[in-house]
Amino acid sequence: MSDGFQPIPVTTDEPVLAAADVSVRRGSQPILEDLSLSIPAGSRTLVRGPSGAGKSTLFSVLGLLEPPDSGRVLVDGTDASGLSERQRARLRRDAIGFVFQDFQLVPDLTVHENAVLPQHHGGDRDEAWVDELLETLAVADRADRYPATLSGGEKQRVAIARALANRPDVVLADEPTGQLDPETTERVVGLLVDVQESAGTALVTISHDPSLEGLFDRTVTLRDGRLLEE
Ligand SMILES: Nc1ncnc2c1ncn2[C@@H]1O[C@H](COP(=O)(O)OP(=O)(O)OP(=O)(O)O)[C@@H](O)[C@H]1O
Repeated sequence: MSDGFQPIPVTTDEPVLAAADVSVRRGSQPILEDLSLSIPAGSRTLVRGPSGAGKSTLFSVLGLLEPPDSGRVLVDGTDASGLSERQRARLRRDAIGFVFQDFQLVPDLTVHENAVLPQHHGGDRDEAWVDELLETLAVADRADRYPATLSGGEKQRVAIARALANRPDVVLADEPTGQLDPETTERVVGLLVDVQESAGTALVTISHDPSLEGLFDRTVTLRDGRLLEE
């Protein structure tokens, strides 16, 4: 393979999340082609790629938000393609945390109410864990405020707390710093990595931002529908 890229080797580790020969088309256009990826427990993976490469599509497929046209997505060894919509939603809720570029906080809930939301949807109640997350992410003093009164960096830190509220096996973050300035980006990603490490969860982050690379165990690039390891 040219330009320093190598195909990603198949790993024998127990992955918390795996895509096996996944393909997605939009009309006649192939977006992901026989893509395979294995996310070991507790690991940190950065996914890069040019605009339109299919990064958000990959995020949806890995997060069980959208089924692939072919291939399999396995979460904790469970093949999601064999599940009903309800079972898939439960697996998603229990095993995966999401962080979005636009935060997606609920405007009429407070910071604390937003952060505990995944636990209200059937997860185990553990308010002390949520309080600890808000503390670590330095937004505990904002607990009773509403999202509209927070800065972008604060909103994203609340969204990170929410993503970890159910102690998921893996957190998926799609351009989590896309709306933040460089200084805030550094702080937010530093804290994201801190809580990811202390929770022992795996982290998959999709980002254009080259400044993040040093914080990840590996960087993979989406190109021509396939992932290549740098
Ligand atoms: N619902 C859709 N219908 C048709 N085409 C789509 C749809 N969603 C995405 N696409 C196309 O699929 C391709 C991949 O889109 P995707 O959003 O996954 O890329 P991306 O790498 O996340 O891009 P960016 O970095 O610009 O956000 C693009 O060519 C896009 O136009």
